[in-house]
Amino acid sequence: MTSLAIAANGLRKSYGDKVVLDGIDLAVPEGTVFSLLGPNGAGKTTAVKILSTLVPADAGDLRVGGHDLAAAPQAVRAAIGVTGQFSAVDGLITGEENMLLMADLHHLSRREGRRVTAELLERFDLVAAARKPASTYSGGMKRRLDIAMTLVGSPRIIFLDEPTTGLDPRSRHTMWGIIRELVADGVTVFLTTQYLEEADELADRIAVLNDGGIAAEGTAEELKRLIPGGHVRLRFTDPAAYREATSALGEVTRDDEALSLQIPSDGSQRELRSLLDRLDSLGIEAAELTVHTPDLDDVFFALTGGTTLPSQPKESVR
Ligand SMILES: Nc1ncnc2c1ncn2[C@@H]1O[C@H](COP(=O)(O)OP(=O)(O)OP(=O)(O)O)[C@@H](O)[C@H]1O
Repeated sequence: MTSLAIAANGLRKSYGDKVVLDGIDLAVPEGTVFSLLGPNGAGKTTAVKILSTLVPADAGDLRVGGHDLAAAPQAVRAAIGVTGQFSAVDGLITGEENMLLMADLHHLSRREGRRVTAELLERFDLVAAARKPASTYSGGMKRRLDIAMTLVGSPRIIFLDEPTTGLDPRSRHTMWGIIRELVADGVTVFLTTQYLEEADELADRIAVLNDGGIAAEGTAEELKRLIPGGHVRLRFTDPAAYREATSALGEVTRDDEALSLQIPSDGSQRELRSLLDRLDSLGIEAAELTVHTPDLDDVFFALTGGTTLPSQPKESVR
């Protein structure tokens, strides 16, 4: 059996009479990426703060790095690193000075501190900017410095609270590369993110937090299978063909302006063939056919009750 880097049973937290976490269970095996998703205010940051000892839980049996959070918070702190919305970067001093300060906090010798700092600045592509004040860094550079500072203490478990929020696509991909490297080194990553694509890319397991509880948990594929939502979309250029298809196909969702129809379908070859045969036998020709399979966005909206309107469904042409 793999041991768990993070294990929470019955984690509860309220602020006043607002229950934020209503007895949730989490299990993160060592060396894996676990992603906690949820709408704004669902309690993701609260979970990170509790598991990283910054805020006490009201109840729950919580173990991080094999240590009991209530009984041995110091041991937990020694095993973990936290970066995220509450960045530790000091803008007034240089990137290198930030790193050396971190090395001091971890009681590394001067020599060892310099060695680790040089190595990490190199690894995170910050050598050229090392002697400049961190306040002059771009968002992506600050995040890289923040993670580099976290790694000074060689933590085995890292909490990343929305590590790529506000980063451009290139910096986001760089960050994904960094996270993958950490995991390849055996580090466990607990990731919160607003980007479902990010969880899909990186996470071994995903939990969706909603209304104080875990609405669903599993691999991205397992979550996608939980909900219906697969359909075929037919788009027409000829209004007559559109009308004919609408009346012939029965159970469809119409978009009269776009002259397009959505037909529920699992996207299988059998169902597609039967639809195409049907259209052929009626002599109806669609201008375009696209197959839509549920993605994590669909899962998220289905599980979190849709206070936000879904964005346009992503479609793949097959
Ligand atoms: N110190 C606090 N005092 C009172 N309420 C708080 C405190 N910290 C968080 N909350 C409340 O707890 C709830 C969960 O907040 P949290 O920041 O954990 O959510 P989140 O899922 O991380 O949201 P976001 O995606 O917006 O960052 C929110 O309703 C928030 O207002």
